[in-house]
Amino acid sequence: MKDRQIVVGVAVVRDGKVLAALRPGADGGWEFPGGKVEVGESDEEAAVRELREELSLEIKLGASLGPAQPIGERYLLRVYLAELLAGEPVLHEHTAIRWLSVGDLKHIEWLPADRPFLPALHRILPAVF
Ligand SMILES: Nc1nc2c([nH]c(=O)n2[C@H]2C[C@H](O)[C@@H](COP(=O)(O)OP(=O)(O)OP(=O)(O)O)O2)c(=O)[nH]1
Repeated sequence: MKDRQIVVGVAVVRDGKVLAALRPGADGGWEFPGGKVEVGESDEEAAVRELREELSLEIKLGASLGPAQPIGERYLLRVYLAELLAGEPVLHEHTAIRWLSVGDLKHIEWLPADRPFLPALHRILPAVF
């Protein structure tokens, strides 16, 4: 797995709810906003850049939500909690967003690589930010 490119997903939390975003297209689905970590970037730098580009949000990255998960054969997904510092989401790439409470987490169709992170989020969400 050493040659896989890292993708960071960002679980932005506000008022006990987490932001999920709908990726359009044939292989689309609900995901944590974020994207590929470029050469020379830290996970946090990539997360901050992607959240600005995709949703016009300013975030502070927090704890990891668990071990990285493979996405197909080329990528590895890491998901982190994040605090929302400023902004209201503006959809530059996604077709919809939802702020989900714990009870809503299982009611949307997450991309497969995201699903292993949901139990940790379920445990943590009521206690953060
Ligand atoms: N951002 C994000 N991508 C995810 C998640 N789950 C998942 O399987 N993916 C997949 C979808 C894409 O194939 C890939 C991420 O690519 P991306 O299109 O977001 O990356 P990027 O913004 O850097 O895009 P690009 O410049 O390469 O076009 O990872 C997730 O929770 N967040």
